[in-house]
Amino acid sequence: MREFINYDKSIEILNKIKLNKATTEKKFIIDAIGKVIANDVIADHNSPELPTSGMDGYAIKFDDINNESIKIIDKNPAGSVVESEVINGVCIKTFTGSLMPQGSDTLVPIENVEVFEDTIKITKKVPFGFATRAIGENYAKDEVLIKKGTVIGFAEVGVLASLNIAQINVIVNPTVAIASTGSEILDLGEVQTNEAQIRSSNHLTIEALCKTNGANTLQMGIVEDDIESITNLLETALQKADIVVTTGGVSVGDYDFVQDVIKDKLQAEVLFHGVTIKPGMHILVAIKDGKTIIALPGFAYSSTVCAILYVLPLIYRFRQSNEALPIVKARINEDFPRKMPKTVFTACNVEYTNNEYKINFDGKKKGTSAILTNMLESPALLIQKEDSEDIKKDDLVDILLLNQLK
Ligand SMILES: Nc1nc2c(c(=O)[nH]1)N[C@H]1C(S)=C(S)[C@@H](COP(=O)(O)OP(=O)(O)OC[C@H]3O[C@@H](n4cnc5c(N)ncnc54)[C@H](O)[C@@H]3O)O[C@H]1N2
Ligand code: MOO
Repeated sequence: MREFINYDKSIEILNKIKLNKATTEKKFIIDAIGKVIANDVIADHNSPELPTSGMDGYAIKFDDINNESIKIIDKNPAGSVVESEVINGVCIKTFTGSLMPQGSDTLVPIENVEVFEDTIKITKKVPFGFATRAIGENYAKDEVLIKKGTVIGFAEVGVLASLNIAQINVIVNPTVAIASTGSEILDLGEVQTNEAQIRSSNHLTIEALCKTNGANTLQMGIVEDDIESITNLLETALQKADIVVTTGGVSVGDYDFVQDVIKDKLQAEVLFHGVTIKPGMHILVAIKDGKTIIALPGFAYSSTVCAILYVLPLIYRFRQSNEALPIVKARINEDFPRKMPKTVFTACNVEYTNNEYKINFDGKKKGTSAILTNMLESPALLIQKEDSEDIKKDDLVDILLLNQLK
């Protein structure tokens, strides 16, 4: 009889798996999008380096704000350094992005003045320092702007470009090999020869999840439920990938060979086989040659939920990133009694209104763990911990936001 462990224990074990040292590679900043930066990025200068105009107008000394007229002595286009200086009684026409001329401290926008040949009259006053960007307004020299472990997105690309950094060191993404086992399952396009066959979704669902969450993927396709095919599959996958994910063949049926191959043929170190969760109770996690094997149950909803709970956090750890599963609080719209002594993950709909997440179960189908369509539209997973109380309507509950996983 297998020993089932609880969810928290299984995650604790997963988090202790020793991973090979991450390697880094140099990437052009645009090619680094979605990758994890390996070093802190520190500003080597102030931005802006000198006080800079934030509007088109006239640079003056604030002392002169009440003057009847101020003489225009020069023009100061962006990108050039004006020689002349602002002293009392004079101003310099200055544009958005131009350095503030020497001696000036305030910018009066063109909308706030009337121009008479070479003088201005201020028709609407501004406070001291108006529309002048201080030194270091955007960032200051020596400020840590991007911390290592950050996933590169548009804002990071922009900040790196402003620092004149074209290439950065990023962590090489782990490779995840994926295969589905089962003699009844067909790959895309494969011809159906009898009514008992079904189309495999798991290998592609999991590839999609891994790809959008920071892994390189190696699609191994469909493998027959026999010892030899599964052994070949796992041996090949273990040579090429950091993590090997299979679906099917881990419960108690006569043809559930994945577990036999992992345990007996490969003699892998089984960390656990069986967790008190719903769905996915038969999940098996093992280590072979320093690689992690995650064998998931065959049902589509089970394997998807377990890939989210166990494969994604392992990918995040490989990437040494600050990523985590998006678990937030939400208000539930109905009573939800605890039905079994397990941690249960139930698909629900989520929306964000009036400053909080709200969940409901409208249109969600009830049945076995085969129902993947419950994850369409705006889905989340309600998390009911093994030792939790019955949930009551309007309680705040934990949910995992599926749409944020892409
Ligand atoms: N007597 C018992 N029967 C079952 C138990 C149990 O404890 N005692 N556990 C049930 C639970 S819970 C699950 S989950 C499944 C897990 O079984 P396996 O991991 O061995 O998966 P299979 O039997 O191979 O398949 C289950 C189900 O999923 C369909 N499937 C398989 N592969 C795919 C795929 N790639 N894409 C889509 N659908 C797939 C398959 O046709 C089966 O319907 O065992 C229960 N039984
Ligand atoms: O473990 Mo199964 O995935 O509960 O249906």
